[in-house]
Amino acid sequence: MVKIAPSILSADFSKLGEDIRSIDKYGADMVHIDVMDGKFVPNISFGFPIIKSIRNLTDLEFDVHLMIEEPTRFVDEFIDAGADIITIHYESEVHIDRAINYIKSKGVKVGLSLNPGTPVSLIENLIPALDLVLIMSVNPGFGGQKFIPYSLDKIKEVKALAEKYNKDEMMIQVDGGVGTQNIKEINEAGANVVVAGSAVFRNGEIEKNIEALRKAVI
Ligand SMILES: O=C(CO)[C@@H](O)[C@H](O)COP(=O)(O)O
Ligand SMILES: [Co+2]
Repeated sequence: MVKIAPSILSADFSKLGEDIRSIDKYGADMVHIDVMDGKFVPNISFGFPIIKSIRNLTDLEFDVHLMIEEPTRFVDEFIDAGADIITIHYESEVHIDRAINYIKSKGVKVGLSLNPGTPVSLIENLIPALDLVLIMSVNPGFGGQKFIPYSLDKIKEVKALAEKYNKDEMMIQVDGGVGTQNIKEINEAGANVVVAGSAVFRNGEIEKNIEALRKAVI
C-alpha cells in the first residue's frame, strides 16, 4: 500500500492547525514539510517556529524536506522542532556522505533527495546508509507543478538499487505533480511513498482528495 505524505506547503496557512488535524483524521501517513531558504530554491517557505507550533497536533511522522543550502548547519534545530525524517538534497552539500552520517548519528531517519537533473547513479554508494530516497518529479521550489514523466525511470532505478542492496524497508518517495492521474503508475514503478500537496489540499476538500488518491492507486 503506497503511503501518502501531504505537503503542507499547499495547506491553508490561515487555518494550518485545522488542516494538520484533517490530514491526520482522513488517513495521511506522514506530514511532508517543505523548508525553503530562497537560495537553494527560488522560494522561501517556513522554518522552526511553524514546525514547533504544529508538532503536538498529530502523532504522524514529520517528514522534513530541506531545500536549503548546507542543511547540516540546522539539523539539530529541526530535530528540536520535531522532525522525525530529515531529507537533504544531494546537490546541497559538498560532503554529502558526512551530512548523511551526521543526521543518522542524531537518531532520526535520513533521506536523500535528487533533483530531476541529477542521475540516480551518483547515489548508488550512499544507498546502504539511507532510510529514504526522494525523487523530485518537479524542479523544487513550488507546489502545483506538472509531473516530469522521466521520473518514472528514476523510480525504477532507485527500486533496483534498493533490491541490489537488500534495502526492502527503504522509503522510495516521489515528490511533485502527484495526483489521481499518475499515482498508480508511480506506485507500480516502485515508489512506496508519494508526496502530494495541491492534490490533497485543492479547494480545501482534504477528505475527498485523500480518498480519491487512495481509490486511484487500487
Ligand atoms: O518539495 C516540493 C516542491 O519543491 C513539493 O513537496 C511540493 O510542495 C509538492 O506539491 P505538489 O506538486 O504535490 O502540488
Ligand atoms: Co517536498
